[in-house]
Amino acid sequence: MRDGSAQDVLPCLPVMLRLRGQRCVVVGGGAVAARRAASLVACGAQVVVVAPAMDPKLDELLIERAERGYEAGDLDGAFLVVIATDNPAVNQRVADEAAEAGVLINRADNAGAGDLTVMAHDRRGPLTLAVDTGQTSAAAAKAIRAELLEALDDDWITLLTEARPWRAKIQSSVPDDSERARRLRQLADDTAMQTLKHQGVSALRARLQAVAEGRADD
Ligand SMILES: C[C@@]1(CC(=O)O)c2cc3[nH]c(cc4nc(cc5[nH]c(cc(n2)[C@H]1CCC(=O)O)[C@@](C)(CC(=O)O)[C@@H]5CCC(=O)O)C(CC(=O)O)=C4CCC(=O)O)c(CCC(=O)O)c3CC(=O)O
Ligand SMILES: NC(=O)C1=CN([C@@H]2O[C@H](COP(=O)(O)OP(=O)(O)OC[C@H]3O[C@@H](n4cnc5c(N)ncnc54)[C@H](O)[C@@H]3O)[C@@H](O)[C@H]2O)C=CC1
Repeated sequence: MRDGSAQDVLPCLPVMLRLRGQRCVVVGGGAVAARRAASLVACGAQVVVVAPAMDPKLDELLIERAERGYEAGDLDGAFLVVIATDNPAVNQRVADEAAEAGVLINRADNAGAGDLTVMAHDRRGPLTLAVDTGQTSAAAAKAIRAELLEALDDDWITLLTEARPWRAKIQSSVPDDSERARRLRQLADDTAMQTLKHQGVSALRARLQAVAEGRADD
């Protein structure tokens, strides 16, 4: 039962949602709705915002707008709904209809009663850093995210960016499971990192090519 309390003692599974082309409905058009809509658009979702009044920040986004109150049927075909109006009765009605239709729920007014939380996050190349405080403090999540980003060794970003194209090549060209696993591990292992740090990015590229071709033994 998603009542906002039972889940509080249970951990949540952190996941990465692939939203390209998925219909995501945002009910409400205030500051919270604008923030979540921007995050959804950034992931390639097809975003519909339903609200009688829209925050000007929504003007900057590629979204479909329904400038009116929520109506039955608004969730048809939706993968996810963000519930972010300032009217508790409307929020509850949308949550009930979403649960009935099996639509994933993010609730601004009562996160624990929904299916998912949007974490404080930032991206650097292929890397995503995300922080959740278990509904304790969005402000703390934001501050911790900034601290982690500050502490992050930028060489990880270079390493991941350089390693990324080789991954698919190894996946498709090495049929043996353990040899494939060995090469995939070598793509971002300590030797790769030390090569980058001490010999630079050209040496890393040479190392990664050797790894992909099975010419790197250590
Ligand atoms: C549970 C959760 C909702 C969920 O996603 O399910 C939630 C809840 C609440 N937020 C509140 C306030 C604000 N939140 C933000 C910003 C963000 N809030 C986000 C996430 C979450 N917020 C989830 C918690 C994650 C966790 O538990 O760690 C981020 C990460 C993602 C996003 O919102 O898109 C985004 C950071 C963006 C970044 O990283 O830059 C700002 C603006 C700012 O700080 O700039 C304000 C103040 C201004 C304002 O009111 O807007 C309040 C108090 C309401 C009140 O009573 O006044 C509650 C309710 C409560 O704390 O109980
Ligand atoms: N999770 C979070 O980060 C935060 C959550 N909150 C919660 O989220 C709610 C929304 O916060 P804000 O965006 O700041 O509110 P806001 O007051 O700026 O916006 C409320 C929006 O709801 C719309 N709305 C009202 N009735 C509607 C209906 N029947 N159908 C569709 N839309 C309707 C309004 O037109 C307006 O666009 C707050 O009431 C609070 O419960 C508030 C601050 C932060």
